[in-house]
Amino acid sequence: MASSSFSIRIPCSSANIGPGFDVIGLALTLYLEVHVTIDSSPSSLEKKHPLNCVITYENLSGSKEQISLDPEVNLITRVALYVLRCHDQRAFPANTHVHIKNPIPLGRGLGTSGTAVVAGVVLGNEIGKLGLTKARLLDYCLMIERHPDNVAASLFGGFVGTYLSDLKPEDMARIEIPLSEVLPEPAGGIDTGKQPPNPPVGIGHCTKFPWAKEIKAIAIIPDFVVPTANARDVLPKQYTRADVVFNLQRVALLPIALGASPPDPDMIYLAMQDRVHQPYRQTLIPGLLEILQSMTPTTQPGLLGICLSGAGPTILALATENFEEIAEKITSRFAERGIECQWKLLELAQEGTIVEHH
Ligand SMILES: Nc1ncnc2c1ncn2[C@@H]1O[C@H](COP(=O)(O)OP(=O)(O)OP(=O)(O)O)[C@@H](O)[C@H]1O
Ligand SMILES: N[C@@H](CCO)C(=O)O
Repeated sequence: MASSSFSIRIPCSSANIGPGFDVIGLALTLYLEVHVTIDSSPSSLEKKHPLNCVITYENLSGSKEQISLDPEVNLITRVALYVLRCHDQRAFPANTHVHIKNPIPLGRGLGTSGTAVVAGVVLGNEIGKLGLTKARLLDYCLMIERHPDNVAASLFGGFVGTYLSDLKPEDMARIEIPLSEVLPEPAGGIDTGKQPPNPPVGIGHCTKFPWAKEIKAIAIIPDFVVPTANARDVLPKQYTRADVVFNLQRVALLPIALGASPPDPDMIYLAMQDRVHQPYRQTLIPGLLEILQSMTPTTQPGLLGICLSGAGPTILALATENFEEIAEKITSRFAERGIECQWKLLELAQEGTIVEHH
């Protein structure tokens, strides 16, 4: 066989949806694509890179951020190598070409790191012919991105609720090892031949909720990056009982509210309120709370609810109509603060990650 090729398509995600911090995720119809070619014809067998891999990148996101094309640094290929090395495979097959097409703006709260982690785990599974189940792929993803809401939505698709298992102490120790040991950086640099730690089985789980067909998602994407790590650093370590109960009351309503057809705007608006992460993240996102409070289903027909998407700065408005009007009102609030935005009308991506062999 001279060459083989396959592609992986991964939907982006919006995590939290108000009160569901680190729990709820939505897969949305904007897709990272990874096209892989392995050319094993004799003429192309000379080694070009110690890891046998060349990366090319098409930035289709409308924003300027770039990713590393070095397979020892790029998140997708580092993750794939982690999975391969857990299975005694040290490099990619000779002449592997990974072409990444990315229309999702990086670091904006649309789960790009989650899509890259899922892409890497699935890439490792395909290249190594490992035959891992989706549940096992999730374990590998969770060794790298420790909050399950983005990766589970991107892997399984749909509107999901996720949780981490209450693991035995020895398994907790295995998932709490520093990320640098799971993903040595650079990936090839400290290849001592040592086996990286395998994930415990069943670290995390995901359940799909029904989704009312009328509901669409408007993503208003400001032109600045909020790295997720920074947005997690501003959160408190402890919460008052009142704030925890406030979120529990709303998160219990959220799956029912977003699954009921026709949707009840007042119930959805209430079910999307949060006191656990949004109030603290306004220090990173100018005007966040004012924007979130700037419209309700009563003042804006068609609106169902509004929240920060993931760790931000993207705002997610769920709506049934008047999409452009809603997007423009939110965009103009950011414009008053000198911040430009692009916006996209997206739908729920029911199917998760798909692999196609050519
Ligand atoms: N396609 C990709 N290939 C390689 N690396 C990527 C890719 N997509 C994202 N990354 C890495 O992930 C980083 C962004 O991750 P971060 O968690 O900060 O934001 P996000 O995932 O877009 O937002 P959120 O987690 O709030 O939804 C990028 O800066 C880049 O390092
Ligand atoms: N639940 C995570 C999602 C990050 O996309 C957070 O809000 O930090």
